[in-house]
Amino acid sequence: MIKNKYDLIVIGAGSGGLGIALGMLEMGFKVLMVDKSEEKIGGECLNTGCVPSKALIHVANIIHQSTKASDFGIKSSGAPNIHKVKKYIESKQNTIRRHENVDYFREKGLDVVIGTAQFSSKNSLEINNGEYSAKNIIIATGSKPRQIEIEGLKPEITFTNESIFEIDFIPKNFLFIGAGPVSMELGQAFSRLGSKVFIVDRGERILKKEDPVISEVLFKKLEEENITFYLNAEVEKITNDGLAEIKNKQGELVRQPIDAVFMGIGRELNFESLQLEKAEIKTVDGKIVLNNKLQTSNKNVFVSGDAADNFKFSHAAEMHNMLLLNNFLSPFKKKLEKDKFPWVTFTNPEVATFGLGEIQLINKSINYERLEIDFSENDRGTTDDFEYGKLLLFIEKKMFLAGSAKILGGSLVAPNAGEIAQELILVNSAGIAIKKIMNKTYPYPTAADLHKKIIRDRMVKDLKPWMKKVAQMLYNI
Ligand SMILES: Cc1cc2nc3c(=O)[nH]c(=O)nc-3n(C[C@H](O)[C@H](O)[C@H](O)COP(=O)(O)OP(=O)(O)OC[C@H]3O[C@@H](n4cnc5c(N)ncnc54)[C@H](O)[C@@H]3O)c2cc1C
Ligand SMILES: NC(=O)c1ccc[n+]([C@@H]2O[C@H](COP(=O)([O-])OP(=O)(O)OC[C@H]3O[C@@H](n4cnc5c(N)ncnc54)[C@H](O)[C@@H]3O)[C@@H](O)[C@H]2O)c1
Repeated sequence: MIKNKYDLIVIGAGSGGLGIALGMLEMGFKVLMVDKSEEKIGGECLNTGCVPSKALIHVANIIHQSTKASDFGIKSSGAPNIHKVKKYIESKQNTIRRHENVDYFREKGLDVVIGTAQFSSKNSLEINNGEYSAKNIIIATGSKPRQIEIEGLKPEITFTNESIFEIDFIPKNFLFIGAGPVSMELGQAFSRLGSKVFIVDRGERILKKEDPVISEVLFKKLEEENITFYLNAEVEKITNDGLAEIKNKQGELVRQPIDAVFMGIGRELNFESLQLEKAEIKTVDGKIVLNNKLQTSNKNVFVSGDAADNFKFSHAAEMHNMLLLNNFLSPFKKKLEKDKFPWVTFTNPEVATFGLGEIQLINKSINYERLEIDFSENDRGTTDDFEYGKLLLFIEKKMFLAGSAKILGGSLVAPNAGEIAQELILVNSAGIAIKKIMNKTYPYPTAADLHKKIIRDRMVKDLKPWMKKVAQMLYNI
């Protein structure tokens, strides 16, 4: 057995592994990255997550827009060709693979081993019968889709995000289980490709991590697009004649014909193959015990990405990697900051959320004010037909007119909400006071102008009669 000594070994070449491996390489360290196969390089995001889903959504939106053109006298005809849709998705993945592949990384000086890693001691791993050791090791092994067994459900018509981008037909009746971001994005996309989509969730509303007023706006838009929801419900079984039996909490039963079933019911961690006990890494209920610096009970082993089990997003992995890089290289150690985290659900309209939500604010006993405004108060919302959109902000409860209050969190539901929200995300993460928004001139007509309007409207409410009198006196001098 050969012993290879590294400064850092990273297990997993997804969003969690790539950033830290390349960051440390750039700083001149000897780094090894391991993944199970060459096809897995780029991880879930590139292969079965963010990239193919966003490419699919792009195609579905074009098809949807083409149907809208008939309102203005242009008629489109024909049915989407799934093979052409898949070709588009693959071409976009291949473009990104140009800078996410084994040869590219090796040329850059990164050592890459293809194989399954398992710990053999506190600072070493066994991969393909070889032994590799390092000062520090990062576990970036991701997560996988949770699945449940349903009586009568045939595997050949059951999909998760790991298989859906290989589908070679557009299901006529497509049942989605779970109403989280995965099913919302993919359910709407398939509906726009022509499937009749049914979504079943055992909870009482869609996107349960969002504020109810925000998820309600999306819910109504999706219902308008002919997506059928069964909430507070579960799929009991699939009958021999291909009907899904869906039962709600009141015991009412509905039977729906189905041609395909998608499971978007959350994620699972699986560390079994890693043999964590050999490295003295503690777990509780299948999760790795971590401190606020993403460090395990073995002080030389850290976790990044979905495996850390806090936020499961590609940019959460980036946040983890920034923290790890800082803490490896700087004497000023940082802790994981969860209170300013943003995310976007790429439905149409999109949902963008950042910072603290109302439940967190209450739990933290923070004095806040809740402000809401609709895009009917924004001229771009009117010209571009999204007056139904909504902006929700949580702002420090302070004297508004002073302008020193800070935005603690918020949410937006509107087309392109992910882009519109960027300045709010900056204001929140950098702790910028609301007067900076008031002092900014927003080009007309932009959707982000609503950020200024919501604050201005609230400031005006604080105007006292004596203030108006002083203003009038000054004017008349
Ligand atoms: C449909 C869908 C859409 C999504 N869209 C978005 C989005 O738009 N924006 C966003 O921010 N997030 C999105 N996400 C979430 C995002 O994809 C994940 O949070 C992210 O990819 C996780 O990265 P990771 O590196 O932690 O894990 P992964 O990308 O899963 O990488 C883990 C890697 O570790 C390897 N591995 C595991 N065990 C071993 C071992 N023992 N030895 C060697 N290698 C091993 C695996 O092969 C894998 O390549 C989406 C997820 C889904 C399912
Ligand atoms: N745009 C993005 O950034 C994006 C997109 C997709 C996924 N993601 C990431 O992936 C993660 C996983 O997403 P997800 O949608 O799979 O999970 P989720 O946990 O967010 O939602 C799962 C839903 O399934 C429901 N559910 C669970 N078991 C059920 C059952 N037996 N019957 C009916 N309903 C059931 C739950 O009530 C919940 O509403 C997200 O939390 C997010 O971090 C991000």
